[in-house]
Amino acid sequence: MKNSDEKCIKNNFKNLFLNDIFQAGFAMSFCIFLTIVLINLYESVKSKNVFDEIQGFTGQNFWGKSSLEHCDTKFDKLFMGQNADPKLKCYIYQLNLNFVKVEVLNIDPPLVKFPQFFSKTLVNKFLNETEKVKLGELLVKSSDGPDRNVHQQSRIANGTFLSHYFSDVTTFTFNYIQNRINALNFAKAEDFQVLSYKPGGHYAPHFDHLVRNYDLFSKGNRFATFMVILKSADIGGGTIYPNIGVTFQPKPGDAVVWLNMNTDYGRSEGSLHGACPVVKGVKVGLTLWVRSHGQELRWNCPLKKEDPFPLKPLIQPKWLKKDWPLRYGFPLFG
Ligand SMILES: O=C(O)CCC(=O)C(=O)O
Ligand SMILES: [Fe+2]
Repeated sequence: MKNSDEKCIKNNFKNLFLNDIFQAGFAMSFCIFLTIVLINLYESVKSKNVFDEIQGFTGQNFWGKSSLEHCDTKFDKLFMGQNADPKLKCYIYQLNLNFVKVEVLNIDPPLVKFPQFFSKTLVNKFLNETEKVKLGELLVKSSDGPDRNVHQQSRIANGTFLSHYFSDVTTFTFNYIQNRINALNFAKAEDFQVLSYKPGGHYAPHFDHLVRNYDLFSKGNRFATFMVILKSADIGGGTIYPNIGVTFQPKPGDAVVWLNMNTDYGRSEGSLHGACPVVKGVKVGLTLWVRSHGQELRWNCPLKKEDPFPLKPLIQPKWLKKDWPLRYGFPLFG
């Protein structure tokens, strides 16, 4: 081989080698670039609040941005109120031969969840009942002028009121509730309110405690609210309590009870709550607003004026004995 040929082969080889390195480097940079793009895309989708998708729902301006963020539970951002005694988190009490599951969500004001409070059969029975009645647009109390109910974009929901003894099903349901929660005298509650929220339906944060009403003097204010969920939305539709940092993201049959009053019978700031917008599916709930007159015998006055209403009557204090819960032999539920 000639000297020049040898040189040529060497050069070619060098070129080929350099080419390979260049190509490999390019391919690697491209892979790294692609990975970075994909990671960023994933992160942006992951952190996207589902409520961004329905931005612009009617009445959104009644919501603070931070409250709305708490509505997004897609990534399990459920947040809890004051740290209750862990023993109070999940347990079962027995009342009138009924077993009731309890989960304390907040202490002051008392806010208690009753998981699977209605059986599936009762949920379906009541849903059938609601199909027989017409659900109209639900109104809210006007904030000024005479005492009247008006349309407001702060609440987009349909519903109706049914008296406790409207039918066999409502009568059964009323007794079912009273037989399981004896801290409240439900006979002093307003009629059942059926609530239905379609996509875009919501009820911006508000207090149930009334500013004025024709019957405040005779019946007292809304001492407590009971709500049971008959149908839960596919996305959205939780209930948030912005001032105490609690989100109630229900499954059908779950119930919740909270107090709207302080011991001076003024409104409890912690009771502020709102029904998050429904993004997908339909949410149906049933509420009872329990008035304060007639609750006195079940809620002894606190010894000190500044003490809050105690949680105990709602959660069956006899279960909180020293050797609870083994003594009663009932397991915690998960
Ligand atoms: O639907 C909800 O989650 C809350 C309903 C409510 O606040 C009410 O009816 O007063
Ligand atoms: Fe409310």
